[in-house]
Amino acid sequence: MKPADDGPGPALRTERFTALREDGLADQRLEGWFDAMKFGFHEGRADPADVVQYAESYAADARILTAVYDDAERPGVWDPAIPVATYATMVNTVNTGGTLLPAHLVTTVTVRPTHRRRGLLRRLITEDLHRAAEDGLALAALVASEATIYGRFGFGAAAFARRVHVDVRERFALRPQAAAAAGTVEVTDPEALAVLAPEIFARFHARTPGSVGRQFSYAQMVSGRWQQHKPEPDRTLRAALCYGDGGSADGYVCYRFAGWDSSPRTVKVVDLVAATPEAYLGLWRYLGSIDLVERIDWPLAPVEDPLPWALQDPRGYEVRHEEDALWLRVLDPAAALQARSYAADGSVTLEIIDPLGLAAGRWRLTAGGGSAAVEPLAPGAAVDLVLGADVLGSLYLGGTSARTLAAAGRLAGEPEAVQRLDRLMARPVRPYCITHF
Ligand SMILES: CC(=O)SCCNC(=O)CCNC(=O)[C@H](O)C(C)(C)COP(=O)(O)OP(=O)(O)OC[C@H]1O[C@@H](n2cnc3c(N)ncnc32)[C@H](O)[C@@H]1OP(=O)(O)O
Repeated sequence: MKPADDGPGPALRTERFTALREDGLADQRLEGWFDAMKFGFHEGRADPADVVQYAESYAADARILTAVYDDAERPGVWDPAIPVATYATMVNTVNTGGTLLPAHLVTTVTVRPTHRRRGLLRRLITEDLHRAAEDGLALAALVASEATIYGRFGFGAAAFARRVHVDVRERFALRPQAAAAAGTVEVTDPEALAVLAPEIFARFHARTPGSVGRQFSYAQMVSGRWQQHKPEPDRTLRAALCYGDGGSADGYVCYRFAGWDSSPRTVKVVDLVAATPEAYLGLWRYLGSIDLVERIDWPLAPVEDPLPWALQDPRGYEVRHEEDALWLRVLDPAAALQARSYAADGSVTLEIIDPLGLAAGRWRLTAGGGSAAVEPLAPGAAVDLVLGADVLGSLYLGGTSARTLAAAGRLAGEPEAVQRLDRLMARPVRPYCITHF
């Protein structure tokens, strides 16, 4: 791809490219792009030897990379081939609780400290979201480094997860009914997960509203082929598989010991994916049976976790904190709202305020028989509720209720209309996302 356009400063130049060129070789801009991205996230410098593997992984994801270069000439300045801003996107599916909807995933956004707060991110994301909408994508998604950045661009926190510490000393035991239901676990060579993890995840993804499809590197990391920040084998990783009655692999966990100096002695879960409730219980029974360990630390437990209800002593399950795991941005309200399911029949009219213009307008949502039709209304039409695009993102998966958002002053309308919207959008389970992208 050719340079897209000039940046806001006179010497800024923006380029979009893919990781692999048409001839199959890594794009020569990728190494600098990695260096900039790693600088932005406070990681060590990129090793040029790694770039080929990352290029193949990014190509498998069909990522589009954006780089902003500062061409101003100053003696001794860091290599001008290293961009001052990075940005990347790829398409993967979000389980909307109705379908697996292709969504525009935004990732690896960095702006160099010397160039921050000049509107670089604003320009990149505004142009990019318009392009994604023109490409016909109804939803954009990201995982946010800070909760204060993306609301202004129409993203709302849509799914949450908990960091939990589970005490696995003698007090850890499943209740008899849970123990009877739990699947059988066997230790595995993590390498087996290179093939099995994507299969198990696909089943989890299909049954879990809020889940986002995973990028190529996940299978590399959970199988120990790659370390988190380097495409080299990770020999500290351990793994176990859980089997269903018919012998199918229904869940896996990979984890590492935090070291003999950890106090209490801790195992950190790297990834835990269960395609069935029985596999979830089986994996936890296994984690609770690892000797010489006192605590399991897992940062991505579901908000509605069956585990404490399955434990003899639920006070051994400690919630350390709860945090947004997924942010959503509706690009096309009609397409997005028609792509989810509805709990009740009825109708509500909405005005969506969107400074970026993408979702702005007035809409009637009419739900019936589990699905909905969404039609645009005339600009001056009376509406029941007024909300921002970011609020729509938070409501979309049912992770937060309209009642809560109205109480926070984020949604305006009569209480009866707020209740009506909640009745339509209600979900039996909270959305859950264990994909970090
Ligand atoms: C999906 C992801 O990749 S999440 C990772 C995001 N990246 C990081 O956290 C890495 C470290 N931070 C950075 O690289 C940069 O500070 C960025 C990317 C967060 C922001 O880039 P900038 O170019 O400085 O943002 P820009 O100048 O376009 O600011 C746009 C608006 O966002 C606001 N803003 C930007 N960053 C922040 C922040 N961290 N907290 C609060 N507000 C912010 C600005 O004040 C501005 O507000 P306004 O236009 O409404 O007045």
